[in-house]
Amino acid sequence: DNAMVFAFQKAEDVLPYLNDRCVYLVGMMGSGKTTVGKIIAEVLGYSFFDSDKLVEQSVGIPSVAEIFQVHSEAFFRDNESEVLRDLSSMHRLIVATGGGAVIRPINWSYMRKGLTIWLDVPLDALARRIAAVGTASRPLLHQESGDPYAKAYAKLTALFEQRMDSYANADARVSLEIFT
Ligand SMILES: Nc1ncnc2c1ncn2[C@@H]1O[C@H](COP(=O)(O)OP(=O)(O)O)[C@@H](O)[C@H]1O
Ligand SMILES: O=C(O)C1=C[C@@H](OP(=O)(O)O)[C@@H](O)[C@H](O)C1
Ligand SMILES: [Mg+2]
Repeated sequence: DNAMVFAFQKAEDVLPYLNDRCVYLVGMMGSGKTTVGKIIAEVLGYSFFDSDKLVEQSVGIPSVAEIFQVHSEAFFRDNESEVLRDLSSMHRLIVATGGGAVIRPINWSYMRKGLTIWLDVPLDALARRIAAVGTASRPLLHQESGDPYAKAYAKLTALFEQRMDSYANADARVSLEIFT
């Protein structure tokens, strides 16, 4: 399908297809949007932006976790939408979105100007990755004590249940199962 074509074509074949449009990576926490986005940007010669980082800069608070704590998730979501709106008027960007960006329909009106790609990774792999790096930077998964894998897996399962239909709105889906 579209996704595999995109993943395996050479940069010089992909660039005319993109025609300067932005690429938005969507998917659950830990799916690799930030990591993979930087690589794709490098390969295509596009600029890379992470919407979480842009929200931190515009709010003036250096971490998403602290923004959730000092303000609220709703405040973070409002700023996330503003960041996506501002990016949507630009060209030749790879944008790593936050895992929850897909839940607001207004964000799709911005992302639809470009190509949206869902990085679809099994929940057990997500929980394993997140437990390995710790949950401190991901407020929705953070916990003071207990088994980080079990807690992350349970919370990711609940979030995926709410979000899977939204992720499926993406133009393309890349299943990263084989790489985990
Ligand atoms: N394709 C991959 N295979 C294995 N580990 C990965 C892969 N992509 C990302 N990771 C690891 O998973 C963790 C989360 O990646 P990150 O890019 O921050 O995800 P996201 O931005 O989607 O939340 C990081 O520790 C990263 O090194
Ligand atoms: O899934 C989510 O709701 C969130 C994902 C995070 O980004 P990553 O997907 O890059 O971890 C960040 O935006 C915030 O902690 C909320
Ligand atoms: Mg990220």
